[in-house]
Amino acid sequence: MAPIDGAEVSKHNTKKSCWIVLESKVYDITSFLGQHPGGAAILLKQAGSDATTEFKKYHQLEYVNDLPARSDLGPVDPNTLAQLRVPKDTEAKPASETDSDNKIPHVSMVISAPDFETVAKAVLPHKAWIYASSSANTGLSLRTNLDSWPRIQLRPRVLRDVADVDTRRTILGHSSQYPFYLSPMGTLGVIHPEAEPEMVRGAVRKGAHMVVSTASTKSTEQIMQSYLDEQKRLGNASPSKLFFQFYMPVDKKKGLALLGIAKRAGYKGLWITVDTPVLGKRSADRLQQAEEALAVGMEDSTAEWEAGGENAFAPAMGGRVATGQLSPHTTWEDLAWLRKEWNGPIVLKGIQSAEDAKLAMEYECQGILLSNHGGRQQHSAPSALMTLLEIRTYYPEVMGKLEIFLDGGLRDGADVLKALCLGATAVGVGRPYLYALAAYGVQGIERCTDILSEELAIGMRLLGVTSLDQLRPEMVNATSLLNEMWRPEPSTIRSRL
Ligand code: HEM
Ligand SMILES: Cc1cc2nc3c(=O)[nH]c(=O)nc-3n(C[C@H](O)[C@H](O)[C@H](O)COP(=O)(O)O)c2cc1C
Repeated sequence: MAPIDGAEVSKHNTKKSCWIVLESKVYDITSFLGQHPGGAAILLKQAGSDATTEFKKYHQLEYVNDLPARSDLGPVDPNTLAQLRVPKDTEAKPASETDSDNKIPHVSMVISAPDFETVAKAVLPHKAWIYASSSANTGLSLRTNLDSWPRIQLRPRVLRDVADVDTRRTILGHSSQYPFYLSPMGTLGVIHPEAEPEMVRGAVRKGAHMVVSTASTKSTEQIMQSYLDEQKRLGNASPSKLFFQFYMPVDKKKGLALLGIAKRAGYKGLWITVDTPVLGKRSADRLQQAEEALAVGMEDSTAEWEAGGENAFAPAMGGRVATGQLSPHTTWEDLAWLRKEWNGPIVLKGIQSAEDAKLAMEYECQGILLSNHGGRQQHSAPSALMTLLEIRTYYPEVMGKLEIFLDGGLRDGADVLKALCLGATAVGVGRPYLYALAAYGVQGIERCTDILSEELAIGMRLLGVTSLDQLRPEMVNATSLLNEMWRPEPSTIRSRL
């Protein structure tokens, strides 16, 4: 094929004829505009230009194989690149309106985990900020998460020798320096150019475990490679381990293939996300996408938002319905074949009731993660602490039988103690790490870990314990949450009697 002139490519910049350049090749994506799960607007913005840099923030190059047949028009003439269209960068402006350079404090000035959020807002492009910070519907579930931790108080004991404290915890058989780990979060390529590997490097340096998302920007193998490289650099001295978070796709064959990749790559456990049969309503993302569509003269395809259809897409960048990414059909019975394919431990991520915790025990899972997905899925969902209290009250036999993890809204290392007093194994931390990555890259991940770990160690000393196995339920006052805990309606109790 003869090379195509950049000036020619630049002319195809409308929805009637839309060409883009990816890795020096020209693609006609006109017929794909309406099918793109990320929406037509983001593609139209790149029309007539070299979209490689933007594309790589979201996708691996193999994605071009999914384009309709004959989309590949041939190579672009390398001498004419200067004539390609240059898209208006509507995203350059950080989410906060201020000059970000003057706003970024030295990393040592970040004293508490929530400080990362302020810096991230100053540095992230508006769209990436929306993706990271958004939550479902009116934001109620997110607020419930944040509000739940302060509602439990610690009951310190004094005059105990607390000079030496040990914060280590074993998670699914693997010792970690801390009773907290890095939660799985998708599409980190829009948060930091090095994406997930940058986060992994920080986790390894600090000896923390991390759960890697199915919806990662980099491939499952690339992420494991970054882990192995960092371990090698440190003489394999870090106790850090990687686990794999799994979204069940509609196509079982695709699911099996992904499991095989994760297994061969050496991930230590499978965290199956079960709170996402359909995508939650991400209000802020929708607004942002509607604005983006209007900016390129479209009224956006609202039909794409219908929930509960055959296929839903994993909550990557704002999440739109896409073919087959996430199965609404999955049931407890699917655990049988998943278990056959995965011989390591299985954790169900997104348990929100005591009844489902008990079912997970009966289906012989190794762990459950009490979570409402950082408030991004169900509107008016319970906090993880509330679900933990329910389990303790109605099915106490689950405690000690399964490893129990919590996540959502944890912003202070000392709060981890509350969950552990009530029988949790460990707590997941999401957005604080994501914001730390956005603001400072690997240094941020290290700093965030140090902050949480120091708060945890101080909290232990002030509580009067020197190791995590000394934590007991009577060391917390959970009365406020217990008063609001779900109770069966009286008629149900009578009918049982
Ligand atoms: C040209 C071939 C492309 C193909 C085949 C493609 C395919 C896809 C697919 C399958 C998804 C669903 C999520 C996933 O699997 O990651 C997606 C989402 C997305 N794509 Fe593309 N894409 C292409 C180009 C681009 C380009 C050039 C950009 C940016 C300039 C882009 C930005 C996005 C974004 C932001 C999402 C997230 C959508 C959301 O969750 O709302 N894509 N794309
Ligand atoms: C930007 C973002 C992306 C996420 N992506 C995923 C994902 O791909 N898979 C998943 O199981 N959970 C995902 N989650 C949920 C987190 O794993 C975790 O449950 C939640 O962030 C914990 O709440 P926190 O952010 O308040 O700590 C995501 C959360 C955020 C904020």
